[in-house]
Amino acid sequence: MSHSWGYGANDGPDKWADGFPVANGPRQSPIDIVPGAASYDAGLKPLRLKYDPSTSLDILNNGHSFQVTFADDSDSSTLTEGPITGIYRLKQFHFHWGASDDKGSEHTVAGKMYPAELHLVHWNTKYASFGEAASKPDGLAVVGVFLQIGNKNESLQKVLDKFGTIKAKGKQTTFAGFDPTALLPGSLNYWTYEGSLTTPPLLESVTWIVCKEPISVSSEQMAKFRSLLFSAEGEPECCMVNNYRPPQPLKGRSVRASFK
Ligand SMILES: CCCCNCC(=O)NCCc1ccc(S(N)(=O)=O)cc1
Ligand SMILES: [Zn+2]
Repeated sequence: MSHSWGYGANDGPDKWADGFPVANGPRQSPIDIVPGAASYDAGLKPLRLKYDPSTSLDILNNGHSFQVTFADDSDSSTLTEGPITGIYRLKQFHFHWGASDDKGSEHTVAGKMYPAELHLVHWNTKYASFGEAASKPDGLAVVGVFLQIGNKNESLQKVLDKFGTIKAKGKQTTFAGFDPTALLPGSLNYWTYEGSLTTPPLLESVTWIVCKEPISVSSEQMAKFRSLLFSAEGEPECCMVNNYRPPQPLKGRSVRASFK
């Protein structure tokens, strides 16, 4: 089991603890964010995201989501400030989404699910690589952005236009010159808490930074997300939908807000 997990009845989130016991650990993600219970921390700095579009490399269907991968051999695309210390490099971004517009995000806000959630994954340059950082309590920082149904998102469309070439698991194609700054909301007000990867290996190494303001996505664009496949070419087709883990127990953790 430990290397074949998914989101189905037989291999989904309720089964992950079989192969990954940390699934029941003290700092698992995602969580339900309750705004009234979050504590405003005046010491939290604004997020400082500096992305260089020339570091975007390719777009890949990895069988769980699709991801855009970045060159991370220099400090060209970084996250600094916010709740973190030091420099974290952008490694990749990916999404989680539902089979319908009423579900799909991993984090929820007072129980509200959004149709999708963007994750921008960064690793702490005090460590030698993403792989090494992923096993450290301060190794990763993921910026989460909710998507809500509204106007067509032209920046997102550039990503969706590549879906024809990465429909099946394992398909990959070049994706150069993309600036993920275009996927950020106008306000970078955020909640932050200590958590984990939301997929196996579920490592408890993530400082989560969840933006309060969502970005827009049209219903037609959401339908395009759902045209991707979990399955590889030659396998029975299985639509890539509901690739989200539900909220996990807070277990005494505090959630801080960067805004009043
Ligand atoms: C092929 C070798 C890969 C080694 N990769 C090993 C590994 O740790 N991968 C984890 C990748 C991952 C998973 C979940 C998130 S999320 N949803 O929490 O943002 C972010 C990143
Ligand atoms: Zn994710």
